[in-house]
Amino acid sequence: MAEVRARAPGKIILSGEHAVVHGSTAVAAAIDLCTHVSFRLDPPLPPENGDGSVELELTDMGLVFSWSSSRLKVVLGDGFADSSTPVSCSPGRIKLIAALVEEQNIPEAKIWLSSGVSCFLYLYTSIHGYKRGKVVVTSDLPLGSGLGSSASFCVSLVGALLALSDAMSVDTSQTEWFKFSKNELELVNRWAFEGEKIIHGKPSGIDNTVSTFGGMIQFRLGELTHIKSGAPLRMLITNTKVGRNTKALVAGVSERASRHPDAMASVFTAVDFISKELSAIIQAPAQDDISITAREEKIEELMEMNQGLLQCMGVSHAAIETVLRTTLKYKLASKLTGAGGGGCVLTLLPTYFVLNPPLPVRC
Ligand SMILES: Nc1ncnc2c1ncn2[C@@H]1O[C@H](COP(=O)(O)OP(=O)(O)O)[C@@H](O)[C@H]1O
Ligand SMILES: C[C@@](O)(CCOP(=O)(O)O)CC(=O)O
Ligand SMILES: [Mg+2]
Repeated sequence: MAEVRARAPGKIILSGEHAVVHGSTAVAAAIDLCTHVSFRLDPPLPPENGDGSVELELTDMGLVFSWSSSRLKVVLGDGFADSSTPVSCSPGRIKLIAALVEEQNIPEAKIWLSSGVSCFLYLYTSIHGYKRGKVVVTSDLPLGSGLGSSASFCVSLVGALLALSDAMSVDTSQTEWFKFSKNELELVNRWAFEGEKIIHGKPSGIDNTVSTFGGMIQFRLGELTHIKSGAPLRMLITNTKVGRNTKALVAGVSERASRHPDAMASVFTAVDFISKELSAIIQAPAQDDISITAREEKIEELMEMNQGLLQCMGVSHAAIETVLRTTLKYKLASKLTGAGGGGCVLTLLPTYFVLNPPLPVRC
């Protein structure tokens, strides 16, 4: 028996969500809230004891799923991928996996978890076939709120699965956190992207990339550039607690783009410029009070412009607008983060505000 634990962070998107799916630049940063996965791979049973099972426990939800290895083999057949070569889940396989998930009778109130469970089955069987084992997942992140829980689920799951696969040589006797090499991280990222496709439909790859590599990144068409902030940047995250689904919102923007191709192309181009400018301002060093204030004012303006364009894309929500109006009473700029339609809102907390917080304002 071998056992590992892995964790991967969620993220905020400072600029460029949705437009990044259509080729624009975006800027994102990892946050200190993670998904945690533990994975135990069990040795094969003697033939007289049956063939064991693959188990998934979602501790926070109080749910446990189990599939016998023989059932998985009957439904999914013999062929599965080589763990060192990520491949996309074919539409046929998605259907077979969805049937296996349906057999688990997920309670109606938690049916939105089905895509995560399908993603688990795809990644597990692709990397470990039908070997018996158990995965336990917990998360610090609110699910479906724009903080990238889906990507951090995929990255931490793939990290744990690959650590006990032929693709990697991790010493499981050590108790310290083990850091993957750059090549290993790239493999984790590619598999996690395949998982995100099952959850998001058409992800840009920014969420799994920032969750895999951490820090702050500028991202466009799969290309990442690590960036460093020239001065501290403080963001308040407000969760509207309005539930939504990234897959539906991403599809909605694509439909709007196909109805109004020229107008939406201009929106995406404007976002591209905003993200590039934001990235340059974030990286520029700022030492004195004047340069810090000027920098923060530019960032606020770019956030407001990005929010306006997200409204053009049709992904804001009344609850998001309420947060925008409330923070504006304190002269603070905000924008939605992630897919929108509810979920979380980012507010820049400028240095003057942090040093001299104003008296409370009635909402
Ligand atoms: N810890 C988890 N366990 C199981 N599924 C998860 C977990 N975290 C995320 N997911 C899957 O990801 C979906 C949420 O992803 P998404 O709509 O992209 O929102 P976000 O990534 O912003 O949280 C959930 O509905 C679920 O299918
Ligand atoms: C809307 C999008 O730009 C970000 C989605 O983030 P989240 O799943 O809402 O955390 C989609 C993507 O880039 O894949
Ligand atoms: Mg997501």
